[in-house]
Amino acid sequence: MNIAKVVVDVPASQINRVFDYLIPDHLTDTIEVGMRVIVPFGPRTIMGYVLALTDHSEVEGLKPIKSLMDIVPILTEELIEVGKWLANHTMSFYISTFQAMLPQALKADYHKLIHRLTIDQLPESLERAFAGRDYLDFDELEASDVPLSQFKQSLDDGDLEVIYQVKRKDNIKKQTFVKKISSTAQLDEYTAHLTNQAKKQKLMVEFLVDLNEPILLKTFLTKMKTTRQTIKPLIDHNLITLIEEEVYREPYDDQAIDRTAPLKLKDQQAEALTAINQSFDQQKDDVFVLHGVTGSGKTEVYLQAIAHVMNEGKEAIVLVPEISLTPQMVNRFKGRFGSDVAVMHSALSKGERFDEWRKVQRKEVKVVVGARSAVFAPFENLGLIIIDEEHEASYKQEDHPRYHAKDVAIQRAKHHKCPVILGSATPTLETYARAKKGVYQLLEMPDRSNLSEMPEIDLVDMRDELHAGNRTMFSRKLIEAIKIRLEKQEQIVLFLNRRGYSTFVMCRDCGDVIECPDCDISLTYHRKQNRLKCHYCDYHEAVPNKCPSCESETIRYFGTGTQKVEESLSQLIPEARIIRMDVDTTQRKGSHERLLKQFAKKQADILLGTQMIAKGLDFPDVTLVGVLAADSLFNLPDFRAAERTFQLITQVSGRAGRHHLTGEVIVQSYTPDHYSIDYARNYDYQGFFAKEMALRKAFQYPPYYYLTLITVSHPNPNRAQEVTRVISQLLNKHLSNETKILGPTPSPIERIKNRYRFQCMIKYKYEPNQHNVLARILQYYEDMMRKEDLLIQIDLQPYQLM
Ligand SMILES: Nc1ncnc2c1ncn2[C@@H]1O[C@H](COP(=O)(O)OP(=O)(O)OP(=O)(O)O)[C@@H](O)[C@H]1O
Ligand SMILES: [Zn+2]
Ligand SMILES: [Zn+2]
Repeated sequence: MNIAKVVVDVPASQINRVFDYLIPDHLTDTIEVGMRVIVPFGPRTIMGYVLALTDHSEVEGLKPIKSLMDIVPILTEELIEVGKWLANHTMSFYISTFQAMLPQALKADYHKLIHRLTIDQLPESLERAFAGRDYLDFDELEASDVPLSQFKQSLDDGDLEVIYQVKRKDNIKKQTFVKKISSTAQLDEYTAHLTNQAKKQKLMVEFLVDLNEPILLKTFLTKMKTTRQTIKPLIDHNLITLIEEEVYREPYDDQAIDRTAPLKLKDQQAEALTAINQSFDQQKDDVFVLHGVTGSGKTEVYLQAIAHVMNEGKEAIVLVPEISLTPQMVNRFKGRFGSDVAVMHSALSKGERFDEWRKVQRKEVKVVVGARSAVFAPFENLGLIIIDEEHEASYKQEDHPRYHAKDVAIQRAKHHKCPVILGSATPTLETYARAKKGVYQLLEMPDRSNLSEMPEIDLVDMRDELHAGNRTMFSRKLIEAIKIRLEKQEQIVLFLNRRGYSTFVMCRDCGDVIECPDCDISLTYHRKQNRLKCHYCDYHEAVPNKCPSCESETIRYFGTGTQKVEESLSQLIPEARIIRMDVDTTQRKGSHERLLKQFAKKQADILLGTQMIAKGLDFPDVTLVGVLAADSLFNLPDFRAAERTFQLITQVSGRAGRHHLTGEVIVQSYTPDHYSIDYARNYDYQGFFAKEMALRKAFQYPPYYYLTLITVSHPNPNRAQEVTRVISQLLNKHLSNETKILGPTPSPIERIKNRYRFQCMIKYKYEPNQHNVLARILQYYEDMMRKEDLLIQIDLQPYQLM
């Protein structure tokens, strides 16, 4: 094989295919499918992935590969197939898809350098820029006063050349170790020649006698209370040597985590486990929907299913939503399987993530627990894929490639002939409908594992509060309940849904709301920095003293941000110790963990937060959960609003009374009659499912219909609208008659970063032609997208309709 088929690192549709390269002789024995290579591409040098090796090519005059970036493949053959499928399935570029499958650290960095080829005098400005050096950074040249024409002339004259460098980012951490290379006899002899003053030397030798494995130099020096200087004689006498060894950046201290043994399963758990194990044993690619109420012990089923798979020498992937990947969750898996577990999520540093990924690649672990992208863990003997809280929207990636982890999991399971578990107390309608139809296998766990009742959910109509003169955001009932918990020294979780409600600034005289100048969205007030910020772009400004439109000084803050809730709560109940968890208090690495630990240690009474606290938390002393504004999702343009509200109330309620103490939930709402709140309150998933399915059918939404959202954006609103109109027409013409095309309409957020946005939506039941038609449309607009800053985004199965 002397030809490699390579996908190169240029995300553009004309380049979205494989290119053939010659394999130079010195690489023929080492090159393998799935490795990264450095190749010439036009005038540049770029990174690429080898997808196949072959003997002949249709193309003449092939260029050779410059070098290899890997010594072992980083993409398995299976993942290459998954990548190709995924790129087609989501209409993304191959290169973007492969990069999404790998850790950040494996991306390439590019550098452009100018190399001086002549020793003769260059034009003056160039001489000044080079300042006696042979190489010059291209950035430096651009910042200098060298005229572009001058630079081009010197290039043409052959006095300069441009060099493209590919830099790797995957730096492997190395550390220095002390290694003993002498026998005890040799050590003894050395001590015999020491003077009495050489106490440190004697001490070190004593230590070395018992040393069997290399020890970290740093540890050695600390132990011996000495410096690097004093070990020099030992090295000079060939008693020890210093070696550099590769080490992992370990984000978790496995030793510090208590190991757990499997629990004796309750009947409902045992039944579920048997079905899953059987499917695994028979090498079936079944998809199980594990529908278990909060606290039913789903995690224990996962753990024992994984143990079964590991016993047969196979591997498992567990996906959990980013925000619930708390130390508590990690400990449950590490507690059972110790260092057989790698953890992958975005709170880890790039280096840590790379190291966790390498543990998988080197087959040093059997289990991966991670957020969405962990579904691509490069295991080769997969036996099980678990998606916990499968209803979470974060399993869908919102930029290229716009994939859903569930689809990838099912695709990989087909290849490995292994089962998938989709676990949730509130499965999505799509998932549950498939389970009812028998496409997926349904496993029900209706009881809590401690057999306690689900906590009582009380509804408070906030309109009544207002009528009774209570203008705070806390009902009298909730305040009363909080005070009782404080007396009993029990804990409280307060949940505020932040999407939909936030603090904006409004003028009381003219009603003007201060908006982002670049996006059609109001600015959010951030107390700590005393600034107004845009949540869609980086814009921020100081809080004005006067209304920008009428100059009145009656500027006020509205809405209920978590900061404001915290303040008014402190006023109402000054003795309460509150921990607030939201994007502001959890930005720094580790702060999420720290806050939860404080709460676990009962250093606070109330945990107040956003989505972040809705899932996965398990604190024995939490007996009261409050939902401050249950309906805040309804004012979003989203057909899933009712479903999300139902999920949220159910999940949050699940945090109360999980252990021996009974729990209570208080839900405050301005629309307490809404069916989603009513069903959630009665823990009636089946009732909600039936009602919501009927509505989805009537309004032609998933799971009865599929959706595709096309968003067009352009600096000029007319242009954006016009393109959307043409696209709608094309779709109408080329798709089947049963398919509906809605739009063009302005997007719910009409402008982001000064780009105007229009959308059209395809609603269809069966449309085998859709991919082709969309691909042709993209092709048609390709030139315009490049030349005039036009952007067309296609989202198959959209979750964010904004
Ligand atoms: N068979 C069992 N025997 C005793 N205790 C159990 C058993 N199974 C689970 N538990 C305990 O019950 C509690 C709830 O279990 P777990 O957290 O696994 O539930 P879950 O279904 O994952 O809940 P959620 O959806 O709320 O996250 C845990 O404290 C767990 O240790
Ligand atoms: Zn903005
Ligand atoms: Zn005003």
